[in-house]
Amino acid sequence: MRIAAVQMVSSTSFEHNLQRAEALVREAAAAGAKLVALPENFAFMGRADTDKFEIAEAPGAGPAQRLMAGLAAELSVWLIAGSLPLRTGDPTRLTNSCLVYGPDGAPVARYDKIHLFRYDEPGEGAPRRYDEGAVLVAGDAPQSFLADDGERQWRVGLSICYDLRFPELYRALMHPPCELIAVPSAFTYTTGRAHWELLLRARAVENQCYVIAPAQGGLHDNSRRTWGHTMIVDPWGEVLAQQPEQEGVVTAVLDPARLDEVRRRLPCLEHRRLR
Ligand SMILES: NC(=O)CCC(=O)C(=O)O
Repeated sequence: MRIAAVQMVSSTSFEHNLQRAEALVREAAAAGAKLVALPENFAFMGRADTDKFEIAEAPGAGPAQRLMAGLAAELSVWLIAGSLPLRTGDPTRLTNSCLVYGPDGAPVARYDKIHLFRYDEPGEGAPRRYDEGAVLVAGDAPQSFLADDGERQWRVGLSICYDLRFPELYRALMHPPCELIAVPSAFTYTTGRAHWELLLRARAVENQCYVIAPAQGGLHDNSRRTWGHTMIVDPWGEVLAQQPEQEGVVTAVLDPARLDEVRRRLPCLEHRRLR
């Protein structure tokens, strides 16, 4: 199955971001992808965390969710809609949610980001604080779904950005083992430069699975800079495709023989002693 990871430089304009997401998903499908993944916060990168309330949608309703469901159905793709802020029962709290649509446009999975990012970014003057916990409520359950490519099913595990730093989440996604892990992201420039590729390849190697990591990458109109380097990694830790900066689509093919070979030759998932 060909898969595609979309890189964006989302802005403070919700409408513009939806237009760009649509164009890039269409480009991915035209390149033959049967599974397409968008980055974290694809629909909006605000100036402050509280800006997310302006565009947050109720679960199952709203223009971003309608667009995603419609595109999945029209293009007949599995669509991992990076992440969107969703409303909760508490008007002061949102979730950062990854929604997945099947090729018929039906919703097939929802994952709420479990680990909420907090970071004091160094720079000139006072550190710039990222603090998702100020407006978000954390999810508490790992989620996966089965994507059928017509020949076989792929179990796809979901995670979002900062989750990448918590290997126990990915271990939880190995019961039963996922074959592909999605990490829609918006890593900061400074943390991404230091850790992004290292962490993605480590998660691929330790779990012997493909990793698809669509990212935000560039200078945003909120003056933040993200690292980008959208990547697809294979179960041996090899980088199959990457987009360093700016918008774009990268693709790679999931090869069942490659996955089976890596797991058969070095059966370390079966050698786990601590569960
Ligand atoms: N949006 C995020 O979760 C950012 C995570 C990040 O940059 C990191 O270094 O971790």
